[in-house]
Parts: sequence; C-alpha cells; structure tokens
Amino acid sequence: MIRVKVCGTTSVHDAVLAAEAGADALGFIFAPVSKRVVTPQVAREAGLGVGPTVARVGVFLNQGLDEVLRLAEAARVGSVQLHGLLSSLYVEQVAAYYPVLRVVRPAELAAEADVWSGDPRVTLMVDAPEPGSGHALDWDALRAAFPPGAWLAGGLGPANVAQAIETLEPAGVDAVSRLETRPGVKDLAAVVAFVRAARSTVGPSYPQ
Ligand SMILES: O=C(O)c1ccccc1N[C@@H]1O[C@H](COP(=O)(O)O)[C@@H](O)[C@H]1O
Repeated sequence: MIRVKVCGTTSVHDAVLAAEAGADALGFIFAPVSKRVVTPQVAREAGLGVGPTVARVGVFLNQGLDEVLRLAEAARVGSVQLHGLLSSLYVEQVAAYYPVLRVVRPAELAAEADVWSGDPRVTLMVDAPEPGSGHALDWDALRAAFPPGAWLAGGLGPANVAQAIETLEPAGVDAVSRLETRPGVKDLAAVVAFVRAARSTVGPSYPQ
C-alpha cells in the first residue's frame, strides 16, 4: 500500500489533524532556512500526540552530522530525511543511527540509485531541485529511471497525487506546500483530500 507523508508540521494541532486524516508519516523540518522550521520540543510533543502508529521523520538540509543527530534525538523522530549536497560517507554515518530517506534531484537519481541499491537503511526520495517550492516534476520523463521502492515528492497535492502514483508507482508520497493555508499552517481540507486521493490508487505493483 502506498505510504503518505505530510511534511512541514509545526504544531501539535496540525500533527493530530494529519494523523486523523490518515497520514502514515509526519515530517518535521529542522532546516533553519525553512519557512516551516519547528523546534524539537514541539516535534516531540506532536509525536506524543499522535500515538505509536504514525511515523515521525526529521527533515534536514545540508546540516552537520552532530546537529542532525542532536535534533533527531531531542525530537524523538524515528527516521531522518536528508536533502542537499551530501557525500555517501555522510549518509552512511547518519544511517548508522536512523533509517534515512535520501532526497535526490532527478539528475542525481541514477547515480544515487546505484550507490544505495539493496541497502535497507537508505530509501531514495525524488524531489524537485528546490525543496518545499511546490514545483512538480516531469513524471513521464522520470519513468524509466524511477527505482522500485523510491518515494516521490515535489509539488504533489490533492489534484495531482493520483496521477503521479499511477505514472511512477512510488512506495510513498510526500507533500507540504500544496497542503497549507500559509507556510507552516496546514489546510485540513487539502490534507484530507491528499490522503484520500493517494489512497484511491492501487499502489505499487511490485512486492514491498
Ligand atoms: O518545505 C521546506 O521548507 C523544506 C525545507 C528544507 C528541506 C525540505 C523542505 N521540504 C520538503 O520539500 C519536499 C516537497 O515539498 P513541496 O510539496 O514541493 O512543497 C518535501 O519532501 C518536504 O519534506
């Protein structure tokens, strides 16, 4: 079944709404440059508010290893999502502590898929070059290179997520900017519609 992640959660209130809407995972952005940055304390409280079945993911952009591990621990997230220009060694070091969603641009996909193929600690997520911008990718152009088991992000929302899933059969989808009334504040109707639209698809045809 397709996994649905709602990213950019900045309050306990929005975390609970997304969980009740059926999200499998919530993303908490710890990149200081983001308009959706959240403190580890709020992320931790939000995690306690949604119960044990909703995964919590810490999201980072070009941040040092110590900072990633410190914030992830303080927030009690279960996995981390790594954006940016990062060496394989760095990703390995983080993966020694947390399962990693390694975010790559379409141009980097083939090389990164080679590096991480068969490594259960690292799952690829394909996103637009500027994370959190709401720009959708050209899914048809990605079709040949999209690896089984990879996740998809980039400009996904209620109106296009089903089409994206049907085209690429990702293992999971992730969105933020099309699910907001303003940066960092969730639009409940959009979150509900996004989860529903993603679930309306049949999901990946390969074994998970
Ligand atoms: O949204 C942000 O501000 C952000 C900042 C730093 C790293 C990641 C960020 N968001 C991620 O962007 C993608 C897709 O966003 P969108 O749906 O296209 O707006 C998603 O993976 C977010 O986790």
